[in-house]
Amino acid sequence: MSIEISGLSKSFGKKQVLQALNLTIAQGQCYCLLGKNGVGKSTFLNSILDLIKPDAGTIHLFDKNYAQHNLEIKQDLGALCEDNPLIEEFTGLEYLNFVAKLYRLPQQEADRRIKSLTDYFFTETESLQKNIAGYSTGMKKKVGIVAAILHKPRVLLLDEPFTGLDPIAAQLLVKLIRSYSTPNRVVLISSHDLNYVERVATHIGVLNDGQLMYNGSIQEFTMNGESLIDQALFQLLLPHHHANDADIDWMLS
Ligand SMILES: Nc1ncnc2c1ncn2[C@@H]1O[C@H](COP(=O)(O)OP(=O)(O)OP(=O)(O)O)[C@@H](O)[C@H]1O
Repeated sequence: MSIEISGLSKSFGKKQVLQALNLTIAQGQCYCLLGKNGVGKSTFLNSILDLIKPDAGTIHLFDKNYAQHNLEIKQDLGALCEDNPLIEEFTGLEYLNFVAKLYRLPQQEADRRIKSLTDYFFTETESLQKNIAGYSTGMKKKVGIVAAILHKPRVLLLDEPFTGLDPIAAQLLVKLIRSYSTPNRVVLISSHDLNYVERVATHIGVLNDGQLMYNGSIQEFTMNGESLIDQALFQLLLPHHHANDADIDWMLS
């Protein structure tokens, strides 16, 4: 098993966001975490990244925990965080080279990987010579994704990777994630973009009230394709909600 989480709890003040959450993700899975705004998806991912200290629970990545193997775990992890912090004074290329150096990639290999990934993702690679401060949200996101993959981590965590990408870049990212999801790796994604989730996920988790309300294969979630993924999610989270046009007819006049 590559990710094993047991009894994970986290509160902010009086708000309990995660409540003794258990989850095991096996190698080869592309696990997509869904759930309403504010339900705790980023809190969960940031706990796995050791950016948030949980109140209780244990996290093991490839049988190692942070207390004993902090550096080894972090070398195995690549992540795109929701706020995607970059060094804005750097150009895109300077930033990616800086990240490659952090992971001690040999320069030739770093150059090769940066070139292939930026050629893949950026239609105008000249923009990578400009400071990140002037980039659009989507361009920043692409730099963040390339930086997360550069060192070929065994565990790839992507928080809202599709948000802000144009449809071309999003489609390229779908292909990239599929290629990246080999049997010896695990990809964990938090996303609201169900069209893209449907194309990459092998497994789905639905977070609600601090717990996983659903945890299983995408086939089971969509009843072998009988239900669309957005309908399946709606049914699960709001089974008794019957939208009635009369409720909002004040808008029409
Ligand atoms: N540092 C913090 N301090 C206080 N409250 C926080 C903090 N981080 C998150 N929260 C709260 O924890 C809850 C879960 O937030 P989180 O960002 O994990 O949700 P999310 O599911 O990722 O939401 P979204 O889909 O909107 O991105 C929210 O109520 C949020 O306000």
